[in-house]
Amino acid sequence: PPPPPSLVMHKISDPAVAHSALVENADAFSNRPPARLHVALAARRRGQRNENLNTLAHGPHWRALRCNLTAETLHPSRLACLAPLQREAVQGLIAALSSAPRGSQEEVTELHQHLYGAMFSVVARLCFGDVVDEDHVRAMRQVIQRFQLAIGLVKPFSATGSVMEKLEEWRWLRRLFAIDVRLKELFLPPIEAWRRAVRSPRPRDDNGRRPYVESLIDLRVPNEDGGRRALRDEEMVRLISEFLGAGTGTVVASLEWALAHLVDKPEVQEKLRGEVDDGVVSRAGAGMPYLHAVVLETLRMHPPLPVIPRHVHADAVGVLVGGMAVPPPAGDFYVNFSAGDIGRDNKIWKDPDQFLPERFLAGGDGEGIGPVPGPKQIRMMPFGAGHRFCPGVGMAMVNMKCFLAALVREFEWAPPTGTNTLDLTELDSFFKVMKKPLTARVTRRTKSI
Ligand code: HEM
Repeated sequence: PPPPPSLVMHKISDPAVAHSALVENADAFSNRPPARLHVALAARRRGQRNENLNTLAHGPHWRALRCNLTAETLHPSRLACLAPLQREAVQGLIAALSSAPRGSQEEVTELHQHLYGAMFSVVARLCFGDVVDEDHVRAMRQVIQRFQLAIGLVKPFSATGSVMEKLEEWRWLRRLFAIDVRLKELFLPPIEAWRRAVRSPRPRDDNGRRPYVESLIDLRVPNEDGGRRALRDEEMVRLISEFLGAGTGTVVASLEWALAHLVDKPEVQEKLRGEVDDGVVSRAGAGMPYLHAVVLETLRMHPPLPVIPRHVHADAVGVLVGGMAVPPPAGDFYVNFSAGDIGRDNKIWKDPDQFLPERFLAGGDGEGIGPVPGPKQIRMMPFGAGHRFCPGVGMAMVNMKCFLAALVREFEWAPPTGTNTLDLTELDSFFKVMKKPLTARVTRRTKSI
């Protein structure tokens, strides 16, 4: 058998090499390194792996899951159903952020938690419909946040770990196993409730929404013997955890960064307010071009997933020539394509460390650039590129814009009392979040949304 892949993680920051690999040679660059948690869990369960979309190997099983998610839940026609959920969540968020009368100032701490709670309620209802009550949703949110925190503590691959490192890894896995038990406790009852409902005449909700869980119950994936099979309970728990976690954590991290830059640059905030006071939020740039530009600029500077990992087969190594700092090993190996470095590459971007949304407007160095790279070049890739690019890009953009527009329309944002500058240092965790979570002074405007 071929030797196992080298465990060293190589890094690629050259946009031309990333384009050549992820876009021009997408078939050869569509596998990820194995997820350590799934491997460890499988070892406990006599080898049965329950993967999610992100960790599955590129192939028919992955394709079935990805088509299902894209067509049934994230398709633009389905996203129109989000509006009432977003409206409710935004109203709850505004009430939670401020109880002061209009026109008076208030200090908002724990902004991240408020944003997370509101965004999670949208994503959870898209996933389960309205069958889970508020307490259940809160419990789900807490366990998903614990899961993301724990995953963020994983250390890089180490082939020759010391005893201390092995002990640390064992503790980390033990913590994740406990979270895994809790995920099942919380997710299996609503999955079962939907299964029962699906067997009886279909419960359609009035808004035409089809919860993700329902599509997973109906789905048949390719079987090992060439047939088709339903998903196992544990696979569904994995996929739902992924949906809730990816759909919330990334968007909330980006929203917090966007608000931090608006606090830091009052002139950008004012310009944005001028636009959102009158416009209507849309998925693409039309309607509110400056809002679109603010979101893109945030994602360029702070892609919440700054590295995009791939498993590279030995025969595809030629594609990476010139992009690797050290010579590649002889067999298969792993690579991180750096969305973080590419977004701040000074050969592509003028003043890359400056927050300048105008660059995405006519005449700017980002004019015409969208959230996902086109076929010709990569200039930023916060949602990845190639076959595995993020299927949630549409939902992410519309949720970010809707929340940001409402928060800027309803409040004026300023640095916390006693400070004039914000600490914009990044923390390396599962998602790239602010090292010092954003606290701000908000003034509820006299004009209401
Ligand atoms: C600001 C928001 C978001 C960002 C920046 C983001 C970023 C990413 C990135 C960089 C990848 C890896 C892409 C690659 O390997 O080429 C990814 C994959 C993925 N994302 Fe997102 N994401 C966001 C929101 C969402 C949302 C809202 C969902 C769905 C609810 C979602 C679901 C997924 C899934 C399922 C994958 C795995 C896709 C696959 O392997 O085929 N993401 N995302």
